[in-house]
Amino acid sequence: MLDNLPRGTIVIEDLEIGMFRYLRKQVTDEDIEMFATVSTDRNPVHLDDDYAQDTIFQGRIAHGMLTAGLISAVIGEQLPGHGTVYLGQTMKFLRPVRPGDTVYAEVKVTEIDPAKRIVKMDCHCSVEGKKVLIGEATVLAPSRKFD
Ligand SMILES: C[C@@H](O)CC(=O)SCCNC(=O)CCNC(=O)[C@H](O)C(C)(C)COP(=O)(O)OP(=O)(O)OC[C@H]1O[C@@H](n2cnc3c(N)ncnc32)[C@H](O)[C@@H]1OP(=O)(O)O
Repeated sequence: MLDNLPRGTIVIEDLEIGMFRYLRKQVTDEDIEMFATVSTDRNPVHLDDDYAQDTIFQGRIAHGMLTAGLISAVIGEQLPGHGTVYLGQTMKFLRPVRPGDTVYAEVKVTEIDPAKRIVKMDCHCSVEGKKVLIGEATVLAPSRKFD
């Protein structure tokens, strides 16, 4: 029995189709530098102004997986929240995220398999109302009846 659930966690028994949660976060130069360090992805399109100026983006952009990390944060902190296990994630990067952009990341429940505790969720991130990332997450949700 999991009776000490952190606030914000929504167990499988309480999840409903259509539930959604979101966060907003500004992506800073420091975030991009830290992500490059942690991931070891030092692609100059993220880090080098001169290099990035000569690309299709005409300036530095954030790592796609940094933006995707905001989806993970919504899932791990809010929906379903603490105790969730990621099983899969599809994603398409539609537009670049630039340093200083504020990203809105949202996940919405689309399918629930209570027997398997598997939940599917549509995910997207947007900047100034324009989608920069779309995808689908598959997760194992926490339960009141912990086995
Ligand atoms: C590895 C890391 O270090 C690098 C990174 O993390 S880079 C950061 C993450 N990626 C991005 O930020 C890229 C965001 N996407 C874009 O900016 C644009 O999609 C684009 C510039 C890459 C392309 O845009 P555009 O020139 O406008 O192209 P179209 O929309 O006209 O599409 C042309 C064809 O490509 C297909 N396509 C476009 N985007 C995607 C996608 N995300 N996934 C799959 N396919 C894509 C599109 O369908 C078109 O195909 P068609 O057969 O011609 O219809």
